[in-house]
Amino acid sequence: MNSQSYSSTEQMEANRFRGYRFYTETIEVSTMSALAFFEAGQEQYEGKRMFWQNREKSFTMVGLGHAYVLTADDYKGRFSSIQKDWKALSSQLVNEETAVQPVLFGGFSFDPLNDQPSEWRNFPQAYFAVPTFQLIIKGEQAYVSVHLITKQPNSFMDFEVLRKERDRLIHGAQVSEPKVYQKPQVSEKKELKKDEYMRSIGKVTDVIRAGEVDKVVIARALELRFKEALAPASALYQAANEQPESFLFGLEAGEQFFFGATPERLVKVEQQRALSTCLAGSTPRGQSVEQDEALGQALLNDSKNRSEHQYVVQMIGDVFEEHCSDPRIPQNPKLMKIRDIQHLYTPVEGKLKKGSSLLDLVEALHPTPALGGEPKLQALSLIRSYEPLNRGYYAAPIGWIDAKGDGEFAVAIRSALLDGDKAYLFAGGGIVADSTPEAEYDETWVKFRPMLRVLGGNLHDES
Ligand SMILES: C=C(O[C@@H]1C=C(C(=O)O)C=C[C@H]1O)C(=O)O
Ligand SMILES: [Mg+2]
Repeated sequence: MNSQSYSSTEQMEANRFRGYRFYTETIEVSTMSALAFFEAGQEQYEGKRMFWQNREKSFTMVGLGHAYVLTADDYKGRFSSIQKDWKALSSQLVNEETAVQPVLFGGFSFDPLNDQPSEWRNFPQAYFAVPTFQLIIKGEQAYVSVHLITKQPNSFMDFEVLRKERDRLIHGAQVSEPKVYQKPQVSEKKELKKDEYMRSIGKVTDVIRAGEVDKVVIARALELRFKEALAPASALYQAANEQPESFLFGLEAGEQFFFGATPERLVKVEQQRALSTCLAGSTPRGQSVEQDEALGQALLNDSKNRSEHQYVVQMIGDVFEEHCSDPRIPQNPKLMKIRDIQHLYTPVEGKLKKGSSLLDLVEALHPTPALGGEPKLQALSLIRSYEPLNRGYYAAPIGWIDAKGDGEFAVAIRSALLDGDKAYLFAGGGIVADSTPEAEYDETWVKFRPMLRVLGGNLHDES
């Protein structure tokens, strides 16, 4: 193993995975559709599947089945508990693969202290899994790995069974007819607690104007009901078509499926290089080139949006100053233009200091003022008091980490929770001193658009 990521004190700590063996075998395969591989696992692994594709489309991961599940429910230690368990578990790796690493994929809830009624019945405060079958597509190359984590001393037979199953899955994915899914048919669309949402913005702006906090992000939810239950593969298919310029993620927990197409990176670490994204401040796309440019310029010059953005840059910058040497934080934001919306955008990078890790950065960053507020703890407590919602995994870190400690987490916005014939969609916005409930309400409709397109609900201006 890579000795750098395992400090000696941690190795001396009792390893709760002592006695386990972590077998892995990777083969290179002809590249295939990631979605077809996801579908090939439908019968055997439904409820235990994962999907990830980065924004650049240079890295795609599909997981089928659970070789091991790591969860955490305590509110304080969930990041470090996942980190410790993953280090301990991956130190039991029997053989070291070079082409790709075993990946732990999953996410955290937004706020474990939120005690409002929740639709997220299958999602613990942290929920991660090492897939039994892991497809990784990196550029032109595709790899399928089998993972077996067991206490049985002689698992040769088990592994043989898994190899056969792996070949069946690969074959299924490669020869299956590419599926074309129809858009789901929505029978009902409900705005949940709209009045409470509008009032909460009023209350939060009062607190901000009184000088108690600078920024608080307030969100709301829509509920869609479909004529027929919607398959996760169909949701991913629509998301890939409709939102090609975003991270795509999907996480099954039994019959519930959380998925989304988010433009926002929380943090990526690759060989000690750390990258994050400050994304806050929004305006719609224009109908014409001229209108689009005018809207973009107005966004760049708008003091309310610039202040929403600046709190994020300041905070992410501070975290990078602490955890990275040589942090680079540009002076001014650029525009990020995606299909339905334009945002103010500042990329931040640095070199991870010795002793700091990807999950340390996730913990330090989450939530940034793009989804929480400034100062963080006061903002979280105001969200708890005023926002009429349990965010579950919305706006929370979703992503992966490999056995060497590299990985990437996105901020799970532009997302929905699928639950049989229902879906819950979430969107929010950064409230600052000069926010108004009406403008924030309109902004959330723009942010609902990606998932409304995917799920077949009318966009607000079409309804
Ligand atoms: C809260 C959301 O998005 C965040 C809030 C933004 C804003 O208020 O301008 C912009 C980008 C995101 O960081 C969302 O999409 O639900
Ligand atoms: Mg905003």
